[in-house]
Amino acid sequence: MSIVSLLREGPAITTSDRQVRVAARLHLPGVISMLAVLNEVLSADECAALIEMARPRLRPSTLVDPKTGRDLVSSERQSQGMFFRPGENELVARIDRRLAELTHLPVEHGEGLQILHYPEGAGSAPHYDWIQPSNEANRASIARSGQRISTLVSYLNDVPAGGETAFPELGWNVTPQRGSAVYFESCDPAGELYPVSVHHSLLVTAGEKWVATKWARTRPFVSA
Ligand SMILES: O=C(O)CCC(=O)C(=O)O
Ligand SMILES: [Fe+2]
Repeated sequence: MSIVSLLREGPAITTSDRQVRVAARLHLPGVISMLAVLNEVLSADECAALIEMARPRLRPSTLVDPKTGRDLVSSERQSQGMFFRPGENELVARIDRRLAELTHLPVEHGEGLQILHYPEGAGSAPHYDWIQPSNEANRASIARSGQRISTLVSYLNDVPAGGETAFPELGWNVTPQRGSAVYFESCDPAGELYPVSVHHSLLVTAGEKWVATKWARTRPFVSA
């Protein structure tokens, strides 16, 4: 069987410590190699523990200015975020390994797990996770580690209303459900962008939203 995407095959993916169920897969050759919804990625206890470890370390989320490569803090109501270092404690190491085992990429290709918190009224603007080679910092990052090829956004809580991960070019919205995740690929193995991977978080209209994002590169990740 030829590999159509980096996501492992089958209706369930066996990792070293958990069976992850594949609820849906979208594979459109030449358009996007994979957009999938996964269930039972994280346990309720793991979701709660990640939130509590992240909470004291949250900082306003920044957007990278595509022209300068500098971080911009948006004036709109936005999320707050933080990064764990790869494998920085036992729980993070276990989750880093499990998330890598969902794919055909080694754990070393993963960036540190990012936690985002959206308060009520917050969302995000449509964007690509693909790194634009439009400034020196981004070109250096691509030179060190390759492109960001895959994204796994795991939902750490049930959002009472809103907060879906939306793919406007595909008319596809994923509802946040604790322990579930959306997986997608932003480019092909050669690094060519899939424009339909553009996505954003819809506004949280009631309650709050917590997610854990794992990005993986085409080569082992080396931080700046
Ligand atoms: O919060 C979401 O639903 C999407 C998160 C996201 O796009 C990202 O972390 O790059
Ligand atoms: Fe994103």
